[in-house]
Amino acid sequence: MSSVYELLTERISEARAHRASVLRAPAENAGEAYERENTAERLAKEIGRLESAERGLVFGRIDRADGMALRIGRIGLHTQQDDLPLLVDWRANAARPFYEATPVHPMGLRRRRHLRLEQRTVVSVSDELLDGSAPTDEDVVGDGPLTEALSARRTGRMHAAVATLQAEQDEIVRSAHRGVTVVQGGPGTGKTVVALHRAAYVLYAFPRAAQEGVLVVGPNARFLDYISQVLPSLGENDVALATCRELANVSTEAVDSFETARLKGGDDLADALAGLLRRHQAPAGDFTVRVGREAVRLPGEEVAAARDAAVAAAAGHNPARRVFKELLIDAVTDAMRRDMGDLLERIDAESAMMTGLDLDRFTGVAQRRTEGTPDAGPAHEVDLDAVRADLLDDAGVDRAVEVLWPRLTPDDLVQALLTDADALAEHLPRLSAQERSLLLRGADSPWSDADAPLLDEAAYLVDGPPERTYGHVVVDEAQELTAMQWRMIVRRCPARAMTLVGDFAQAGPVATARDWKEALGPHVGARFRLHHLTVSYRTTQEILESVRDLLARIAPDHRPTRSLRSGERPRTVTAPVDGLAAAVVRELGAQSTAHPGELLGVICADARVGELAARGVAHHARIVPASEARGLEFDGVVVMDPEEISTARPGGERDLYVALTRATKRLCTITVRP
Ligand SMILES: Nc1ncnc2c1ncn2[C@@H]1O[C@H](COP(=O)(O)OP(=O)(O)OP(=O)(O)O)[C@@H](O)[C@H]1O
Repeated sequence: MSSVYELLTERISEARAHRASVLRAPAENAGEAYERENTAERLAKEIGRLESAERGLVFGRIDRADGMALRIGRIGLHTQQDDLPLLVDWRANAARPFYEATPVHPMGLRRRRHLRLEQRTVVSVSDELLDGSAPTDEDVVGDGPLTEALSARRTGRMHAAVATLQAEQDEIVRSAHRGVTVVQGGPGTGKTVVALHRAAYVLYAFPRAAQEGVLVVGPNARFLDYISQVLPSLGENDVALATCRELANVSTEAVDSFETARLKGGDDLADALAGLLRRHQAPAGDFTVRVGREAVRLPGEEVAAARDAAVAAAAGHNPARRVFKELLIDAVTDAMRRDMGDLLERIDAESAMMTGLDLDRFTGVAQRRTEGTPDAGPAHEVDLDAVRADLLDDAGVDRAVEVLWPRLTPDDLVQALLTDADALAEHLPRLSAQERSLLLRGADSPWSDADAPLLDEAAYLVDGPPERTYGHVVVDEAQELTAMQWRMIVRRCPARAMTLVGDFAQAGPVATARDWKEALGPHVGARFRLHHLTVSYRTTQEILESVRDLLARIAPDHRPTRSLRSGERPRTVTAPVDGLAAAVVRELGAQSTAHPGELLGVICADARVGELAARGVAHHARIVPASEARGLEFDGVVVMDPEEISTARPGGERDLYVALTRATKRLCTITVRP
């Protein structure tokens, strides 16, 4: 092991020395200074990558039947002298048998070894013999590392599962499919694990996507915090983690009712915003502008033609406005040219009559267009290019254009829809009057999370596609997304290369789709690969059995998940309605005494959080409102008043299903005593 760590240390010091010398080197000019900054930044990232791989650097080894052995680790390390790497990156093809070999298909392996390191010392070893040979003194066949990983205490932060990825998970992580990969699986089947390891694999195996960046989208800040360590511990510090609100870059203070949030999530809002915007794009009428002493008028058809061409030529209302203005000015100068032509023809005819000469023979049309300002001299001396340039800068023209095609901000557009009952009625005819009244807002109200995708849609309509896009996008808890949120995510992934994981049985009340087809149809049709995960690594068999009836009610067509683990049977404690919080405190006290050091969570209806906090529950456990429990896990979970959770908001039974499946060891439910 020491040779691997020595090489890592050497690589880190080399990179540090290189960076220091780059920073010391004088830059002759701005170009060189820029180059120097870039190199220094790249080296800083490389140092970060090497340093963060240090913990648990090596976790596996495979011994082939022919005697060749490879060590598997978080990153790859090579020496210059040796052909074989000292350490193989877990994502490399050579590491594949570590994850995929089974006694039935040993893939040429004799032995698979799992190692656990603390600091730089091996603290446990566990071997599996795959070719049917008998163990020798060198083999340590014992309890599997998966069992060890699963029974470890939870810390409140997710850890990488790189050493113990299971075959059905690994197949998805390592898939060569570059389009849309969808993973459906029950609670605790490792969807988040797969999503994050997939992100790391994409960075390693698809350089183009890596260059364009990888984005991981999660449902809320609590969840992002929970998963935030995983990718850095795999040596990947460059993945962007964000919620939809953060992507839209909107600060939100208001909270919508679930009904309102759900309505705002429907994609007819996108049509409504687009329809309303068209009202601000030269809807009708002609255009008149003063050029010098003359007024030039363009008829409605010409204005409409300029509008259609502008919309086709530029993405976004404001960029298209520039094109529209230029096209209008072109049309104005064309009209002037035509008028001038008529005038000159009249002059030609009159002078020919008077003098018997053909003026064209002397001057030629081109020569008539000599230098001159629009309002100086007779029309045949006007330089139309100069007129055009002047008109582009002319404040009067801009004012006239502004009437037909006003500059807008995304806020203007959303406000124009949501603060105006008539606009709502006109553009959302399919909603009932009562539904529309839920959408109506005051002009000064703060924005809500459900407004963020509307503002993002409006930004797209008004200013064009987002500047920052990604080569691959990973979405966790994807069942939660509304149609409007899907639109904003897909906009950020022009290549449509995505990994989407979720469980529709756990969908919250705001989700607008019932299954993957409905969610993805508008964006990729049926072009996605669906995988199922079937084994739960969190929830015990006893807990899964206790929620079986609930699952059959909320998602009759979902296959039940099986668990690798068994544990205590879930318990129910009853208490009088005004004694529920006290019962929670007692239960937590008992659990923390009996199992010191374990991570406990209390999940309650959102409205109860304050009451539990006031009783000091946070000393023993994390208090989690049911609406934010998705994706989280604890050693022990106390669910307070399941009835209240399941009736607190629409689809509350799914919230309850989420709450009841968060424990790795112990579940206690506190219910009202009848
Ligand atoms: N291959 C594995 N090795 C070790 N631990 C694993 C493995 N797969 C999953 N786990 C553990 O099982 C737990 C559940 O995994 P994860 O959170 O990814 O499941 P999930 O399907 O996303 O759950 P949910 O549906 O509740 O969001 C986590 O603690 C995770 O670390």
